[in-house]
Amino acid sequence: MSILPLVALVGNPNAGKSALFNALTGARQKVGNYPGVTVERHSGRLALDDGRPIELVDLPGAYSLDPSSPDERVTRDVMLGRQEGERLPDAIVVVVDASNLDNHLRFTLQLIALGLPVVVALNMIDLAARDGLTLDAAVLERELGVPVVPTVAVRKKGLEELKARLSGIIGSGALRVRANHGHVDEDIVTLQRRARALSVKATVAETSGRKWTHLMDAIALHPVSGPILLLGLLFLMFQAVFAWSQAPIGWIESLFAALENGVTAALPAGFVRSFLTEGLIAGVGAVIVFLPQILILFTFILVLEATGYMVRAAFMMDRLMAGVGLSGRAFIPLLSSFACAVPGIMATRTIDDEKDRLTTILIAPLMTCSARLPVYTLVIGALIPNTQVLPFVGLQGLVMFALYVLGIVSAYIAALILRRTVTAGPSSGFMMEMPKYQWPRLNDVALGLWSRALIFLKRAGTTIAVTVALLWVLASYPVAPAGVKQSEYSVAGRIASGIEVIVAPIGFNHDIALSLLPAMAAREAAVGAMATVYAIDNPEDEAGAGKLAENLRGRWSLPTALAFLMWFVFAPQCISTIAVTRRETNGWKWPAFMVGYLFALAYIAAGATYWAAVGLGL
Ligand SMILES: Nc1nc2c(ncn2[C@@H]2O[C@H](COP(=O)(O)OP(=O)(O)OP(=O)(O)O)[C@@H](O)[C@H]2O)c(=O)[nH]1
Ligand SMILES: [Mg+2]
Repeated sequence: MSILPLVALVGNPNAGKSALFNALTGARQKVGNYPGVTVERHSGRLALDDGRPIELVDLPGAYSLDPSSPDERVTRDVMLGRQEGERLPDAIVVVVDASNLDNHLRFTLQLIALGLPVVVALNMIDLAARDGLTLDAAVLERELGVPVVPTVAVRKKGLEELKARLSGIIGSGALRVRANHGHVDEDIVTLQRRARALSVKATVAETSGRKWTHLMDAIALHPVSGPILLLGLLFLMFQAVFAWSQAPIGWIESLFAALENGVTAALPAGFVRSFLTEGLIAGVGAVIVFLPQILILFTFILVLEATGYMVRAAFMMDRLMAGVGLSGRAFIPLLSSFACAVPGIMATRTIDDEKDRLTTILIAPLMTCSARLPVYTLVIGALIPNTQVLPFVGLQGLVMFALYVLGIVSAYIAALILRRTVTAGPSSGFMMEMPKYQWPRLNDVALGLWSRALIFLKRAGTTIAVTVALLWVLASYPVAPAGVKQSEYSVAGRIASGIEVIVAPIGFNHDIALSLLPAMAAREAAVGAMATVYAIDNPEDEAGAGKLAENLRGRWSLPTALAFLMWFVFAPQCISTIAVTRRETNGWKWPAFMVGYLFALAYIAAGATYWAAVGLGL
């Protein structure tokens, strides 16, 4: 028996390859296995329109030639003639979903560049028509330079033409020229842009929703306007966090001041009253005033997600990510880490490659989580002058933005180094479908905000309240004799003096040393801790961030404040993050490594900043 010409069905998942395979081969199918992997091999026979028999294989769906799963690896290896148990196909049928053309053409372009004879099956045209989309296959054929046949696999439409076009390209005797070895020299954003341009050309009519999506992507994915838009959005977000939050912060402050006055009036002076006012109300209140800023931050993240823009941002970031050996898939976990590293680290489960995933986990704490926001805001608000640098650009917002950027840049460098040392390995590909843009649903955003607010308030009411209360007791006793500061004489003060020995060389004062331990429970507890300590030192003060900032201005120098901010960019001060890392990596090795390298970074960065600032005479 002679060997039949081999034709492979390739395409994105759910394009309809198997449906087409079944329609073409009917009952003449065989299921086997590729050697060494658990990927099934489906093959079958059929006769072309001229009667010539061929063998057809149905390959696993893939998003690109950079595999990120064993299935995708088989598909890539078959395409390159490297798969054990399969010969290089004599031709391929690229199956694309007509209603999702931009996404599917990306892979098609990669496949055509391989140089094998290709026929494109423009499948699911029935669904496209239902969506109000009319495509011109002839235009696509001209632009791609390969035959394009409209099909509806499930209704066996277009099969005869598909077979006719196949026989036209198989065994014509011409030598096959392999263009290259699997890589189109183009990154994913460029490919996406070309795919989009093609699909726009081939589109005769479409609904206004699709038109809008194309128009907006022309801007959002443009090589110049795309990054500018992304940076602009991020910048707007941080300015908003400062500018829009002032009024509600004022309301919360007055609420807590009123609460404190009420308790002071209702209770006689003594342990209980001091505990409630100086301990709980001062400490918890100092954290809760940041609720408006956290909600503004989340509003931005939720709205960008709901509109479909986030995936575009991931696409834009993929090139940057690939530069350090991470996949674009790492973008979503890292982005979630801006809210909190715990869900971010859990979201890395979508990354198949172990080394990729581990690297993402190790750098996730460098993304500025919302718990750092209270600390940044307090210190920036107290010690960075509120001057206008440019119209609409304040210095405070700029410093905040710089801290976020610093976290991102450090994560980038850390990944670069980790991927060449402890987590070295080949990098995997990127998969993601581009959704349509849509208006965010107000209900969904409101619901998301509500649950974030509850989580934050619950933290303030439990972890932070307990930490602050404990600190109050430790900071209140033993009572200092006249002339000695309570914050230094107390048990907490003495522990802090011990810590101060280690952190004094990097410019930290006694207040900071005291706040570092409660900050391990939750970063924002550092703020609550300071509020409590200052309240104990100055019992006549009213509660509120205003007073706290005033105290900071009196007790901290600018170099100390800058060093403290640097510390918070890097220090792994969060027990929950360490715990979730242990769970996700099954052991103590990686969390220990993470804590070690981040504390070392924090210490060096804070020290360098302090001494540089002192040297500059700030
Ligand atoms: N309406 C319509 N549905 C189709 C068409 N082709 C396939 N489908 C349906 O689309 C779904 C996915 O089709 P499959 O053939 O399993 O897709 P696949 O490309 O083999 O997907 P993977 O094996 O996951 O890569 C199935 O529910 C099919 O019935 C089509 O032309 N029109
Ligand atoms: Mg299939």
